[in-house]
Amino acid sequence: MSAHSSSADFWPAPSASAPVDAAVAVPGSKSVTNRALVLAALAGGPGRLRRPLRSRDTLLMADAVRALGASVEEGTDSGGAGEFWDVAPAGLRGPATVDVGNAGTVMRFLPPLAALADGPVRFDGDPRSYERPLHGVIDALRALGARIEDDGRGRLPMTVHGRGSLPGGSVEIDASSSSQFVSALLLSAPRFDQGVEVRHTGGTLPSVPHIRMTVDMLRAAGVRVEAPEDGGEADVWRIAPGPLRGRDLVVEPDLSNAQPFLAAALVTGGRVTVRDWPERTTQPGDALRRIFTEMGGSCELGEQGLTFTGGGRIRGLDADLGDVGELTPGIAAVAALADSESVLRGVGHLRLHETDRLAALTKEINGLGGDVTETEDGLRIRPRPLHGGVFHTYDDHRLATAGAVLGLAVEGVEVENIATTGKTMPDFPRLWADMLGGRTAAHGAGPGGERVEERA
Ligand SMILES: O=C(O)C1=C[C@@H](OP(=O)(O)O)[C@@H](O)[C@H](O)C1
Ligand SMILES: C=C(OP(=O)(O)O)C(=O)O
Repeated sequence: MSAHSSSADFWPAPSASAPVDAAVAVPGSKSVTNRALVLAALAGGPGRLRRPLRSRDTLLMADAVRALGASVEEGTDSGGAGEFWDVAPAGLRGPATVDVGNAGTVMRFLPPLAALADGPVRFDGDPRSYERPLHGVIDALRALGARIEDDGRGRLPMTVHGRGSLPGGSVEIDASSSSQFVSALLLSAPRFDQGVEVRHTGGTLPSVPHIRMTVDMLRAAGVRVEAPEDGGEADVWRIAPGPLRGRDLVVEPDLSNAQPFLAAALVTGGRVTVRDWPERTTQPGDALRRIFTEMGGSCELGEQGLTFTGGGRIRGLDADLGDVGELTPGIAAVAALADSESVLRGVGHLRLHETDRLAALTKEINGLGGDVTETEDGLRIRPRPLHGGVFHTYDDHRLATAGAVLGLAVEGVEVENIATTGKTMPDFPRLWADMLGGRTAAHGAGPGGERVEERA
């Protein structure tokens, strides 16, 4: 857990006096947007991202691919279809500097691209980025022929000395601390001379759906991929060298950022529709349909999107969340309000995320009167009556949204530095207020008795 944010602002988390009833349009997926930017920068022709996520992590990625020579131009569709980003790839070049902020996707996905540039690329970021593991990417790139200068610890800051091409070939990595090591190597591999064969050799691999997302998006760009899920060898991926197609794609809503809104339906016994929920997706957030149903609600995927209805009672959860680690803070918040104990397993690697999420959740939920203990690979959460207080967020967007969920049910919760949601959802406070306002919309009248329009 890193030091508290210096930002001393506290956001009074609104409590819900009645069940929520609202429809929400959540912004685009961080994981899809940042993969699409990387693939577009490597492509043989122009690409368009429609409804990209515009947040700190994705703006850092857009700036990073610009620094390496691609152009990314923002535009708005006059027909009302929303924002788009046009990406024109160009020869990858150095010298350049990349600010990774605290974005795992930028610090892991960009070094392989930098190895293909024709000059040095310096990587730096937030203090926390120095603590997050990068050795899997650094060691693998060296084994594949890259020259990288770091401080010998396999962490940031570092310089990748690109030579215009990379031999590629076979490599073994231990990606048990982050699936992003695997995704990083696969994304740029079509442009390595020999492509790549990546073999994961360590403990359990986390966030496997995110690797499937990488494979899916590579295939959609015309790349030949062999992956374990197609009957291939377990924990081995092969990418054939070859050109990538520039694509015109619509970015799905971020289903992990839909989590607090769905949680609001569960916690208040209300109903929330998340618009444009994809019928088929590799996003781990899709698992919320199953997880939150198990915790006490029901959901229906229809033309309007996914409607989740809370059942009025929240059950504890005993589950391995290794595949869906980024959902853990939101699940922990709901679990603290349940009527039975929860055991969340398989998420030891969360200690290396934006902050040590297991320590942060334990300390902050307990600070409100909860009873959370850390286990070796997760959390044990025994529900207790909670009281108000400050919920610290450690520059972690998912801590901030977890605090907001708790605040719905507990009077007097103040979330420190709510602006930290800007890492992936800058509009969170407005979307949250709109959702709570939506309750009156469903009843047909606003606070003063006036008619309130249902939002589109
Ligand atoms: O590839 C991706 O887009 C991501 C992979 C996961 O990382 P880890 O495997 O490090 O957990 C996830 O937690 C992160 O939010 C996004
Ligand atoms: C772990 C996360 O982010 P990052 O991409 O920085 O790893 C997250 O968004 O929950």
